[in-house]
Amino acid sequence: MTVTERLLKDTESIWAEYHQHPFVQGIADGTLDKEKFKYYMIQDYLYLLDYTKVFAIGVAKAKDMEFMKRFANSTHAILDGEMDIHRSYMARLGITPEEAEHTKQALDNLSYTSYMLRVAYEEGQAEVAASILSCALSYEAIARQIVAEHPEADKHPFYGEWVSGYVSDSYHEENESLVVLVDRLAADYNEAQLAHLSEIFTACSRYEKAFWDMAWEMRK
Ligand SMILES: Cc1ncc(C[n+]2csc(CCO)c2C)c(N)n1
Repeated sequence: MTVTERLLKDTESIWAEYHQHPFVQGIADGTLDKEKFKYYMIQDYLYLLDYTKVFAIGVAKAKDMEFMKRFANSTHAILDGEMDIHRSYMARLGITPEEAEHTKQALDNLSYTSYMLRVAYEEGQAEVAASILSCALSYEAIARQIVAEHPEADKHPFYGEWVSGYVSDSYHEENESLVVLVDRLAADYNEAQLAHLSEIFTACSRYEKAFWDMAWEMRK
């Protein structure tokens, strides 16, 4: 079993909950209340700004050129790639970037990003990579399951863009390279170090679930 396979196995039951989540189901069948989606988009925009900083700290801590390049490229890919989806939805929903940046981060969001930033400041390369892995992989898994169960979901006039962004080949390739990186960085880890990686990956997987709950309830 590879390191990533173990991390995924340890969090199977948490990941199963993503697919059942009413927010995810609402995107899948196109019935999600747009007010909830608008709330989510603003919170996710704020999340991504902090998430980009996690990569930037990763760059500063890199001991390895490949890791440094991968993380440096990701900062750009998030700010100008993933966030394009957000800017496009925000324009359609009439939200300006200034308005989003002046919104307060909800507590679940703040806790999640604060946790990742702590891992980034305190720990090593493999741990930083593990902290972002569940975020990156879970969205691909969610979007792929949506399309498997609702083959027209990526063509929905409103939610289709969200779905198609996360089932794209380029996103899959980026995730594959992250998996290879985590597996390589932790290749000679002992059981205690692997258990710690799993702890980080599990915490982030739980935070992902909390993020969906937060969006569904539009928590402050
Ligand atoms: C709460 C939350 N979790 C995960 C993602 C997904 N995501 C964030 S950055 C990125 C691309 C590079 O890893 C992806 C797929 C999100 N948007 N919001």
